[in-house]
Amino acid sequence: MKIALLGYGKMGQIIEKFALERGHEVVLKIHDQNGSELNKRNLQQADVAIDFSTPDAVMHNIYQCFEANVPVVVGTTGWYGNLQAVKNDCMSGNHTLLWGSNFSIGVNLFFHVNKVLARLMNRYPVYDVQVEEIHHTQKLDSPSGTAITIAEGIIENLDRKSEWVNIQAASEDEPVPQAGQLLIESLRIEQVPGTHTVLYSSEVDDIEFKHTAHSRAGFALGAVIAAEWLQNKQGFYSVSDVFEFNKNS
Ligand SMILES: NC(=O)C1=CN([C@@H]2O[C@H](COP(=O)(O)OP(=O)(O)OC[C@H]3O[C@@H](n4cnc5c(N)ncnc54)[C@H](O)[C@@H]3O)[C@@H](O)[C@H]2O)C=CC1
Ligand SMILES: O=C(O)C1=N[C@H](C(=O)O)C[C@H](O)C1
Repeated sequence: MKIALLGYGKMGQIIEKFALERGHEVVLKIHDQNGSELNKRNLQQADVAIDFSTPDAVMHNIYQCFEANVPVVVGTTGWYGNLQAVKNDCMSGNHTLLWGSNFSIGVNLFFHVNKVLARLMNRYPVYDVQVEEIHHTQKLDSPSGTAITIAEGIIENLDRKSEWVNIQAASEDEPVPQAGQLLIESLRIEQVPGTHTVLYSSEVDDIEFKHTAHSRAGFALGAVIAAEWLQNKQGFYSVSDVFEFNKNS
């Protein structure tokens, strides 16, 4: 496949490495210094675009891909308030987009088991639940996209939670979650690629369900696999369509 990389930072560069190893070609690399090269003619050199850019850039990039009619895999986080509008435009314009808050197979397994565990916890109201995410200090968005997907998986399946609220760890004057609110605590520590924990706590014990990324390799490989999966497809997809854990369990 010929790939356009929209965003050539920490993730874009590792994605390039996996893409080349798997026999693909990178025909376009867009970053903050060459944004004017993101045009219809250049994009149409590619079979697929992979966007790991910034929350500010991603919407423009998505609509450039729609305009050029080039399928796009979106790994960038921090834009999910626009997800429904993008889905509508994708479907009505017969475009192709696949998005995911986290492309690693481990986290996608985690997403699935998180939902099963949340459903089970309806029977055990003695447990309260919260989500914690830890990332490197350059991260622009908070909470992480992965933490939002985890929280939504809990809210869909656990009757006693109906919305999430975010606090920055160690900050003062943050709201204490009310009944029905699921707390997502965000912590920023140098060099951490991404750690997510779901914590169920009762009077007598804690149950911790945790995913720790050791590097960005899992995210990057998953994004290339998703781009391969998207070949010859049309429509609006998420990474859960690629891994399909829901089908047989
Ligand atoms: N879904 C997933 O599995 C993962 C998602 N991410 C998300 O991917 C995004 C990128 O992460 P990193 O590579 O760590 O960030 P980074 O800051 O290292 O790289 C961002 C890149 O975007 C470029 N950029 C800035 N403006 C741009 C524009 N207008 N068009 C294209 N590129 C532009 C920057 O020059 C830089 O090359 C973040 O939103 C992050 O949360 C990160 C890891 C995994
Ligand atoms: O910014 C990051 O680094 C990451 N972002 C994604 C997120 O917001 O969940 C995925 C991963 O945790 C790394």
